[in-house]
Amino acid sequence: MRLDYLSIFPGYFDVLGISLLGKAAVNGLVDVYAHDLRDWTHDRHRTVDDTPCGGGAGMVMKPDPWGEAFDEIIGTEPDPSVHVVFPSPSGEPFTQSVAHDLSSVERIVFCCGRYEGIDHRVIDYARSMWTVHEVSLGDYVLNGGEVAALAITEAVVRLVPGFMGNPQSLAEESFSAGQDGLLEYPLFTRPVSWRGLDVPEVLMSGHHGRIAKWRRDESIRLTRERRPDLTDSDVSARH
Ligand SMILES: Nc1cc(-c2ccc3ccn(Cc4ccccn4)c3c2)[nH]n1
Repeated sequence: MRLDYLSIFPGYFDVLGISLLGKAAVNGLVDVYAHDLRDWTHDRHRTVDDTPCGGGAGMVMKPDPWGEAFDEIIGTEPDPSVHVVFPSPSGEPFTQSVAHDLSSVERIVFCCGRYEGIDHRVIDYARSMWTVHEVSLGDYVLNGGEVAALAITEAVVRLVPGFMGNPQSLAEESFSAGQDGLLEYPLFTRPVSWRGLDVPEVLMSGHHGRIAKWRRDESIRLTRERRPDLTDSDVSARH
């Protein structure tokens, strides 16, 4: 998997050389390339923004540098196998399902906007050439797309076959298909007693059936308490 990042702050992506992602890069599972959008400007101030047409606060990213960067980094021929991700507060929700879909593609290009956003024609052009995902991480506003791109990267790469040492752990976590859309149950490890707080006895019983029931009940309880949006009537009935 090749990952490209287009940003006026390419240094954000230096962290991708650390930890598991670093190992994945070393063993050739992922190839990471960060690019400075200003390398595709031609004025002495390396300008990437301008005032919004129609007025309004803030600045908008000019389309020209993006188009020239696309030509050099991706190419000038349409190729639906290339997935271009635009993090955006007005994007579709980024979910585990989207992460799963992206984990099997060969190439992802992250376009990290700043200011108030990117000239919309850049997204329209990208849609005419490649497979585009305009995605939001959640209902809050960041200062740019870089942090979102890092989060999306981690969610996607950890699902790439061969990346995680223990793929079974993927199957058991929140939002994975096996969890029926429920939140993960509380986790405990040794010591059994810590600062007057004990591990639930059932988890030390060795009774796998009771443990499985306790975990399911906890997942249902937590999901109902914290994420009623995840518990549709069918799920509630089933649980
Ligand atoms: N889930 C998300 C995604 C973002 C995001 C992604 C890309 C950009 C490019 C610029 N900004 C700042 C900005 C501020 C005000 C209105 C619009 N955008 C971004 C924010 N925030 N929250």
